[in-house]
Amino acid sequence: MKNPLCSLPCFSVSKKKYSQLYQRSQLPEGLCRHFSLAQIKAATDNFNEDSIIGRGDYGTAYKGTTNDGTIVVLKRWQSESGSYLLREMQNEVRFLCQLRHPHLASLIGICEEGNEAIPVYEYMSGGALSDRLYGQGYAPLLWKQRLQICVGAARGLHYLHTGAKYALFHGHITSRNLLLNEELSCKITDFGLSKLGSFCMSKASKVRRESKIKGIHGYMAPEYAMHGELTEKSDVFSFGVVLFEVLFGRPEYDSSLPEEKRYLFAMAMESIIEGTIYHAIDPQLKGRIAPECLNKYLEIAFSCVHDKGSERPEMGEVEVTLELALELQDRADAEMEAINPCGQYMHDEAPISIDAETIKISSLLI
Ligand SMILES: Nc1ncnc2c1ncn2[C@@H]1O[C@H](COP(=O)(O)OP(=O)(O)OP(=O)(O)O)[C@@H](O)[C@H]1O
Repeated sequence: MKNPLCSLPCFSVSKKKYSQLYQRSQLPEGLCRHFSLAQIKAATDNFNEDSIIGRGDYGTAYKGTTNDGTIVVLKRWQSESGSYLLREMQNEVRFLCQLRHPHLASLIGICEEGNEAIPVYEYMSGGALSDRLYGQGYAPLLWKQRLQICVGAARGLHYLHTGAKYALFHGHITSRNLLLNEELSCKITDFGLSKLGSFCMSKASKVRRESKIKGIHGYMAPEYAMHGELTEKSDVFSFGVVLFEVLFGRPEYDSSLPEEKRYLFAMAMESIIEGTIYHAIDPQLKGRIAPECLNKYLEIAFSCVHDKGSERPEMGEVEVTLELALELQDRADAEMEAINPCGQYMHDEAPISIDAETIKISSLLI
C-alpha cells in the first residue's frame, strides 16, 4: 500500500492532525524493541531538561538509561515540526531496524504511544567526529586514530551501498553524522534522508528526489546540488569532504577565517599547487604522517570529490585504499621506531605527487 505520508507537502502538523498522519511503524518485536511511554519517561526522568544533549530540526535528543541499565539516546519528535521531518524519522527507523553493521548506528527500539514517536539509539560516548576534529574540550585525535575512524566509516558506507539486497544511499554524510564510541570506533547515523537504490547497483543506481533538495551544501555532490540526483557516488563525494576535514582539522567552510581561507577546498588546492600542504594540514599532525601514507590518502580524497560522479571510486575502493594508507603508515612508523627505539620521531616532508587528472574539483566547492 502506498504510504499516504509520501504525497504530503511540507507543513507543520498540529497535534490533532499528527495522530492521523502518523502511521505506526508496525515493526515486529524481533526487529525493534518497543518501549512504553512510561519506560521512556523513566529513562529520562520525565524528559528532564538535564537529560537534553542536543536539538535537531525535528525536536530534542535526550540521554537516558533504560531499566536494564543501558545508556541510550532518545529523539523526541515535536508535533510542530514539518511533516517531512516525521517522514524522515520514519524513514530512519524503517532502515535502521533492518540493518545491522558494526559501523552503522544501532537503533535499539522505538516508543509509539499516543502522540509520541521516539526512536531509541545506542549512546555514542565519544561524540561526533566534527567535535573531535575542531570542537572544544577533546584531546586532538592522532593520525592513526583518524585513519581508523575513516576506515570504519568507509566500511559502513560500503555495506550500505552493496551489503544488503537493495543498495541504500545515505544522502547526508557529514562529520556531524559520524559518531564515535569510547574506543573511537565510528558509526554512521542520521538516515532520515536515505533512499533505496536499485536491486542491482550496476543497473540504474540513480535516484531522483521529487522533494526539496536537502542536506548541507558543502557536502553535496554537484549533480545532487544542481539536479537533485542522489546516487551512491553522491555519498562518495560527501565522504571525500569528510576526508579533507579529517586531514586539515577544520570544517569545509569556516566564516571566522580570512576570505581566501574560508573554503577548505580552495585552501587544499592552493597548498597542493604551491607545495605547502605540510603547513596547511592540521598542525597537530605535523611530522606524524608518513609521506607515502599522505600521498595515498590525498589521492583517494581528491578522487572522491571529483567533479564527475562517474570518475569517483566506489566505496569498496575507498575502503581498500584507506586500509592501504593505514598499512603504509604502520610500516613507516615501525621503521622509525626501529631507528629510534625510545625517542620521538618525525616523518619527513617529502613532496606530494598526485596525478593532475585526479584533481578535478567542482567550481561549486571553491
Ligand atoms: N547516538 C548518539 N549518541 C551520542 N550522541 C548523540 C547520538 N545521536 C545524536 N547525538 C548528539 O545529539 C545532538 C543532537 O543530534 P541530532 O542527530 O538529534 O541532531 P543534529 O545532527 O545535531 O541535527 P540534525 O539531525 O537536525 O541535522 C548532537 O550533538 C549529536 O552529536
